[in-house]
Amino acid sequence: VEFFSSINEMTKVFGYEQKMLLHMQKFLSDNQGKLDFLKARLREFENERNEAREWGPSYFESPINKYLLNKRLTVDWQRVENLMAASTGEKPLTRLRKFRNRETMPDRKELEGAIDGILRLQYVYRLKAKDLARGILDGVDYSTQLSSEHCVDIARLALRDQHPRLAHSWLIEANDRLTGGEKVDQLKPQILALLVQAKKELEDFRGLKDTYQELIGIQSASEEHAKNYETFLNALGEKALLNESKPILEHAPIPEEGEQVGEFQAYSLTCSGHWRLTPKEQRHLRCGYVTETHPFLWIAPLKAEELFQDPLLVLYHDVIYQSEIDVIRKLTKNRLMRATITSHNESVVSNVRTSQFTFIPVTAHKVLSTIDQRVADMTNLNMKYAEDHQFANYGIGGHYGQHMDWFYQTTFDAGLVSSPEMGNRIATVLFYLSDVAQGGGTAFPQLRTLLKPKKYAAAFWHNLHASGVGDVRTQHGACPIIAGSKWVQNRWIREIDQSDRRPCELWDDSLATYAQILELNKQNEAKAASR
Ligand SMILES: O=C(O)CCC(=O)C(=O)O
Ligand SMILES: [Fe+2]
Repeated sequence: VEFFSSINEMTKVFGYEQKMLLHMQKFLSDNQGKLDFLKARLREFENERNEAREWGPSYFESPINKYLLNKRLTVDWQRVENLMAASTGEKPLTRLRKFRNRETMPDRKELEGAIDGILRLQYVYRLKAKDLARGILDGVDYSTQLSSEHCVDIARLALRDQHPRLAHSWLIEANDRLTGGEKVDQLKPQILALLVQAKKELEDFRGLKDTYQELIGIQSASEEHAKNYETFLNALGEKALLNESKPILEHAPIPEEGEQVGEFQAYSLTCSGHWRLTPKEQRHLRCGYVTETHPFLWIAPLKAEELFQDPLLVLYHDVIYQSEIDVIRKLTKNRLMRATITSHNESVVSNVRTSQFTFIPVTAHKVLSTIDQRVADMTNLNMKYAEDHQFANYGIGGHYGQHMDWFYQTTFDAGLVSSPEMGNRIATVLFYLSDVAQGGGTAFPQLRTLLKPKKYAAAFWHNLHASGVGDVRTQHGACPIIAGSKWVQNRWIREIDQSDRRPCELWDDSLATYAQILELNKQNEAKAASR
């Protein structure tokens, strides 16, 4: 069970820990009683022996004293021996173990998952280790402090997962947080050894040499480091001194216009708001009431906000009600499981998607079919061929990296698509069932658009080009949650039987590049302006 993917589980194990503390208290008081008894005997025996020493050999002439010595060496010492041998506190220990072995108890993998979550927040939102260590999350102060040792743990994982910049920032913080005590001797060489590794990866040669020297200067550092240092110097020779050390930045600079950017980086830049549409690009986006699709909407029009035109991305406001959300919360209770992703040939749990989810068929409750009627009005699509309602909950650090909702042919071929006869996912409607305190937006990197979760709202977009080919521009992801939790509902509408609703166009717009489409938009705009 993975507790870091949901607040629910965390609350539960937090309750268990309360009981674990009680067992620990019991263990302590049992052992304290034993130690107190032993201490009292120790003092008693010492006193009797001191008295004997004062007397000298004549002490043993007294039959009383002879008796006392015998009594001590037989009965009293036996008692001491027995008590020392007894495993005191076994009962609380057994009880404690039971809690620790519970299925919901986090294990090492979960600890790594939690650190992974911190690093993701740091990377995506370009946060500083210094602030994180002080409990400041994107400007909000939670005043939790991390120790030097915690920072070393985080740095170690960052290094392992190829984030030398982040590792470096945590090591500097770990070093700043070293404050006297026996931990320094233990932590300092660890910090320096990891720093050497981070700087090596960042190719900061001069900084590396200084760190090496400091490392081998410490008594407690091992011979191994000295040997590594020698190898390093031999390998680099003069180069080590020639290379200027660059200041190590905690985050790579924001890429310039036109620079090559990785997909996760693009998603991150959209999540953090560094990539967004210019006011000029947003100018032609419209807001208004939709009344065309269904007669009912003449009476109760939908509030629609256009976020992008091609591909169309719309946010509908106030399209789900609290009473419906209440029903959904009841329907999904105790049904959430860790989310998986469908890669090309299997369905797997992955760090790319850290949330919990469940599917519920529309027949499970009347509220779900009411929602579907609304979705039909919002999308002008036929809801006959849609997947089961999916509900998902993201906890702190939870996210879903960039992806497309439509399936690749390979996924169909591998038999991983449910009801493949219904075709691909023509459209998505994503309901926000909660607000999110911090972070947790839905990012569309190719559209440079970030949707902030807004309770009762729903996003709508087409996943496929009119020709039926998957539209890569619809790539999107759920940004990591900084604080709070997030509930969403997905309606995935399939392709089959929509032809009267969304006529197939002969021109395959999927063959156009994004730049070409933007150019086409510009031309259309110019045409409209001159009209
Ligand atoms: O939670 C979100 O904002 C997006 C979720 C999503 O993209 C999905 O579940 O496919
Ligand atoms: Fe999605």
